[in-house]
Amino acid sequence: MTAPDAAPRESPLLETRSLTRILPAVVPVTLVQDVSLRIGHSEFVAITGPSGSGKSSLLYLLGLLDRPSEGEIWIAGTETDRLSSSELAHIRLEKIGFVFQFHFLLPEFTALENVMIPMQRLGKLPPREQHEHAEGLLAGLGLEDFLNRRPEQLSGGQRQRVAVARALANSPDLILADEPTGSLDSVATEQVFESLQKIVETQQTTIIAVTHDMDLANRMERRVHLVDGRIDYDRKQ
Ligand SMILES: Nc1ncnc2c1ncn2[C@@H]1O[C@H](COP(=O)(O)OP(=O)(O)OP(=O)(O)O)[C@@H](O)[C@H]1O
Repeated sequence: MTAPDAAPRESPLLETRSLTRILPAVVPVTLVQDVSLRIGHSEFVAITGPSGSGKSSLLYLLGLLDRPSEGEIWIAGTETDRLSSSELAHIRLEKIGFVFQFHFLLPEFTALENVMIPMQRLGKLPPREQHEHAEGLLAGLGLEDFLNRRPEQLSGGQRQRVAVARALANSPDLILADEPTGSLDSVATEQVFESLQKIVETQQTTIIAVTHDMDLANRMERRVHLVDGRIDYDRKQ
């Protein structure tokens, strides 16, 4: 008999089981092979590996932007394989924030408006609260004096911090970042990295970041190293 107070085994935030992605072609291309990972809340994980080792492909799978050929992706205990594209889009909007190497901010909108866009799409907060939340997120990233600037009026590091604020807009459990500092100089890299670190420390958010920057990778808590689409090692550091 099970003890009545036995705690149920908690689902990890993200779990993959034997994830494989093969591009069908005359000669099929294996992007990701047999990747099994369990990632919890408040983790800061680097994905590293040589060029072409499948880092971005894995991140796209984890972000439900691409579908696996084989294997499973579980998000907060939900298996995603049988979900419709609109259900996947909803999970992405509500639970996952994305930061890419290039900020992809909308040029005609201000920093504040860019950060409000995901909140408008989700539609959970009334407009006044969206505005206040966006202001708070930008202030938290040191951008309180730049709320009404458009992307072209900001430095590269400031733009990328606006992109981080936008990724945080709907309070996601998970942020996926593909080379978030790849286009930045060393000062801006440090600012963006410290912003990410603060998010992991002060919120329950998990960040998984692809990076070529070994100094940054070594400062993250866990490193998943890929070679030829497979996990070469996965270690806490
Ligand atoms: N659409 C595609 N068609 C053919 N091959 C592809 C395609 N997309 C990716 N690949 C190949 O799949 C492999 C993995 O690519 P991916 O971009 O995931 O690697 P990566 O580790 O992120 O590389 P990098 O560090 O250079 O960005 C590479 O060999 C790449 O050339």
